[in-house]
Amino acid sequence: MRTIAVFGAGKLGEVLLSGLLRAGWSADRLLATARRPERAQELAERYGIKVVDNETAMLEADVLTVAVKPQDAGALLADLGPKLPAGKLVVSLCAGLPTAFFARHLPEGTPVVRVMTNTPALVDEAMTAISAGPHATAEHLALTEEMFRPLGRTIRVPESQQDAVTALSGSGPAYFYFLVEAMTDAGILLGLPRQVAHDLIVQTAIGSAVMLRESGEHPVKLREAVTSPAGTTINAIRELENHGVRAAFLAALEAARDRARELAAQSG
Ligand SMILES: NC(=O)C1=CN([C@@H]2O[C@H](COP(=O)(O)OP(=O)(O)OC[C@H]3O[C@@H](n4cnc5c(N)ncnc54)[C@H](O)[C@@H]3O)[C@@H](O)[C@H]2O)C=CC1
Ligand SMILES: O=C(O)[C@@H]1CCC=N1
Repeated sequence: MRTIAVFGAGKLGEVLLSGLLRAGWSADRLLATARRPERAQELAERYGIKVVDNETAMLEADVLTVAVKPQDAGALLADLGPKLPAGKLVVSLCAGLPTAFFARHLPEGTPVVRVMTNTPALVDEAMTAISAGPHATAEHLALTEEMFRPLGRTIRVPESQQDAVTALSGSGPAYFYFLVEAMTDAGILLGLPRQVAHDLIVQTAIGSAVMLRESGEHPVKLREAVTSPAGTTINAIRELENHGVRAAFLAALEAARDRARELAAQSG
C-alpha cells in the first residue's frame, strides 16, 4: 500500500482523509500537513494519522495530494519543488490550476494528475473527474482512481474540460444546497413550519436524485411525468421560466468556469 500525504488538510483535505480511512486505507499510510498547530492536533486526534511538516510529508509519502487553496499553491510548490525526490506522484485538487503550473515548479519528469472531486465524498457519493498531466502514466491514473473510487464515482476527462467540471460538479453541491434553502423559504411563505418544509424538500431531493440515477430516464421525461395538464406543476414551471432560472444557471456556471480561468491566470 502506498503512503498518501494531504498537503493543506482543510475542508476538502479532511473529506479525503476521512474517506480513505473509511475505505480501509491504513492510518499509518496517511500523512497530513496543516498550517496551524491547533488544526494539526485536531486532525491527529480525530483520525489517528501523523500530521507532519511539508518537507517530512514530501519525503515520506509516495502520493503528494495538494489540497491548499489555488492561491497558496505557488508558495507551497516554491518550498517543495526544488527538493522533490524522483518517483513521487503529485495529485492536485486545486480548482483552476493547470498541470502545466505544477510542472513549472517541480523537477522535470514529475508526474502530475489533476483531480476535481466534491464534498459528497463525505458520504461516499462524490463525483470525481481525473485528468492526466505531464508524465502521468496509466499506472498513475489507476492509482489516483484507487484513491477516489471508494468515495463515489470517478471518470476520466481531458484536462481541457476540468474548468467546466469544476463549475458543474466541483461547485455543484453548493447549487443544490442553495436550491434547498430557496425551496424551504418558499415552504415558509406558503405557511409550513420551517422543519416540515426542510424535511419535505430534503426527501424530495433524495428521491429525485435516486430516480435520475436509477431509472436512467432523461430529466425532461421525469419532469413531464410530474407535470399534469392544467395542473399545479406547470404553473410553477411557467414562473421559473419567466424568472429566467434556466438562463441564470447558464450564466452562473459560465461565471464559475471563468473564475477557474482567472485563478490560473493569477497563479502565474
Ligand atoms: N471545498 C470544496 O468543495 C472543494 C475544494 N476544492 C479545492 O480544494 C482545495 C482546498 O479547498 P478547501 O478545503 O475548501 O480550502 P481550505 O481553506 O479549507 O483548506 C486549505 C488548507 O490549506 C492550508 N494551507 C495553506 N497553505 C499551506 C501550506 N503551505 N502548508 C500546509 N497547509 C497549508 C490552510 O491552512 C487550509 O487549512 C482548493 O484548491 C479548492 O480549489 C476542490 C473541489 C471541491
Ligand atoms: O469554490 C471553490 O473554489 C471550490 C472549487 C470547487 C468547489 N469549491
